Amino acid sequence: MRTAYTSDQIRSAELALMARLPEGTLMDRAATGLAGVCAHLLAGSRGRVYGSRVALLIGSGDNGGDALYAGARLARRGARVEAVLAGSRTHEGGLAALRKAGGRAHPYDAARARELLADADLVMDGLVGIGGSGPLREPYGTLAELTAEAGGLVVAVDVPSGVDASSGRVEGPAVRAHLTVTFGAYKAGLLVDPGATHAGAVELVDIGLGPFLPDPEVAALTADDVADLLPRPGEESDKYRRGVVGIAAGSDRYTGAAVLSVGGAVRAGAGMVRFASSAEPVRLVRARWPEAITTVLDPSLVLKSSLDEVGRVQAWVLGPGLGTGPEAHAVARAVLSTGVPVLVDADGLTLVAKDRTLLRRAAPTVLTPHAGELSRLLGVPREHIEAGRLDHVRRAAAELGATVLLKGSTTLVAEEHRPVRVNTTGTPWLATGGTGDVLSGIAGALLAAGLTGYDAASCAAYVHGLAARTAAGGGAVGRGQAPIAALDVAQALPEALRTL
Ligand SMILES: NC(=O)C1=CN([C@@H]2O[C@H](COP(=O)(O)OP(=O)(O)OC[C@H]3O[C@@H](n4cnc5c(N)ncnc54)[C@H](OP(=O)(O)O)[C@@H]3O)[C@@H](O)[C@H]2O)[C@@H](O)CC1
Ligand SMILES: [K+]
Repeated sequence: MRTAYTSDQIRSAELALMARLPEGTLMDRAATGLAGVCAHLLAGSRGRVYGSRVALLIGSGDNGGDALYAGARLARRGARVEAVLAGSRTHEGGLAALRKAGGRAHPYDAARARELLADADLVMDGLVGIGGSGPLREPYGTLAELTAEAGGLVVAVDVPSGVDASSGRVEGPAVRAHLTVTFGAYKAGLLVDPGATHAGAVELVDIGLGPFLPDPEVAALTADDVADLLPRPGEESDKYRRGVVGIAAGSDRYTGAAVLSVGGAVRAGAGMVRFASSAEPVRLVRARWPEAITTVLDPSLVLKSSLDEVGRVQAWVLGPGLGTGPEAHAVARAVLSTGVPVLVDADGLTLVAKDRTLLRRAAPTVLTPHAGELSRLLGVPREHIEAGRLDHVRRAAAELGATVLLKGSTTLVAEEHRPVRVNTTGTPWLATGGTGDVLSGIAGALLAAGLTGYDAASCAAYVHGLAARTAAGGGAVGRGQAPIAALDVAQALPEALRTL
């Protein structure tokens, strides 16, 4: 499990550790690690550190201090290091070290800074770290924007300046780094978008904080964690013990969502899928997934909240393509009044946004909105959700009394009193119609197998992202990967699951 923390959590751990060590030890550890990573990058891109050009962007705090000491180390190895001093003051020890090692420092000047950045093989962003708050003030904002024009690699020190270390919020100009070298522990804002995108790859330098860290604010499952959590059939298993998932999805108007959701459940290893809907989606699901047991719902029974005709299920998926009219509302009420876990997606979310009483239930509920759907659920503008995904997913879980999986470039799973789980798999190609329906089926199958809402949602997100990468092909988005369709993701599930 990769764990991540807020700035306050990191600060208190640092204080506890610092009290046991001679002054300057932690900064020395941080700067040594940072210089090592930068030297490695320069050796990779230029063949050697000697003679390379390094530009340092230096703010007034210890983040600038780290960059100055690291710059001094690179200067001692023959790099031409030049620092732009942008703060009202500068870390004295760091500046003296840089000068002593032969590096140079200049007060901020926009034209000169632009030239330095354009010429540098590597730019180190030491403007602000965990001490930053609010949008970057000038001249930091301009410098952050100039890094976009930098000719070489951009390395953020601890946190990309302009990214809120605790939440990943970005409220103005912010550095977009190729790599962030972070100290002691991951900051939550490095794993959550938009911060995660600005951070690029993240490399952790151990400075000995481990024993002093509290429970994390954010966590990311690794492949091993997911492999341990995923249900596997034993000798005794039969289809009922492996989990029967009911899927109430699709309508005569929207049929595809039903086929995709059932596909996700079948391929994710449900013991059995019971599909309940109107005639047309039932016909299509039967044609595509003969494994599913189907029921054409009798509207008069549904109105009485009866799903008896469907048979027993251990968990329900409600909503993809369901529609939002009175009949869909009756189906939602019937499903949500059962005593089993229910995953609510798509149209199901629109229905519960209009009628929150549907969520008053004792059994676990998992909601899987994207930012637009969460905006309707919370009555908060979508842009606010996008800018503060971590805060809003946490708030939704508390306010709605449910496990909430917020879809997006980094998918988050929140449940009250638990760290928010951030998903690390996926590919930008996943942003295509119908992939969410496949995810609902995967999560439903895992819920039916007995995983908690929190584990089912986070494992489903992981497996779904892995299958998408498998379907898109190896390599990076620009090279090696191809566009995918939602059904490809469902079809790639077995291959992805075999690797876990
Ligand atoms: N503690 C430790 O043990 C270790 C800490 N380490 C390192 O220290 C870093 C934290 O250092 P820190 O506390 O000095 O804060 P830091 O991030 O440099 O910036 C604070 C200053 O920035 C400014 N500022 C703030 N917001 C701003 C804005 N929006 N726009 C513009 N300016 C803004 C504000 O300055 P002012 O405006 O007052 O001039 C404020 O005083 C940490 O990230 C890690 O790199 C490592 O060495 C390992 C050991
Ligand atoms: K920084």
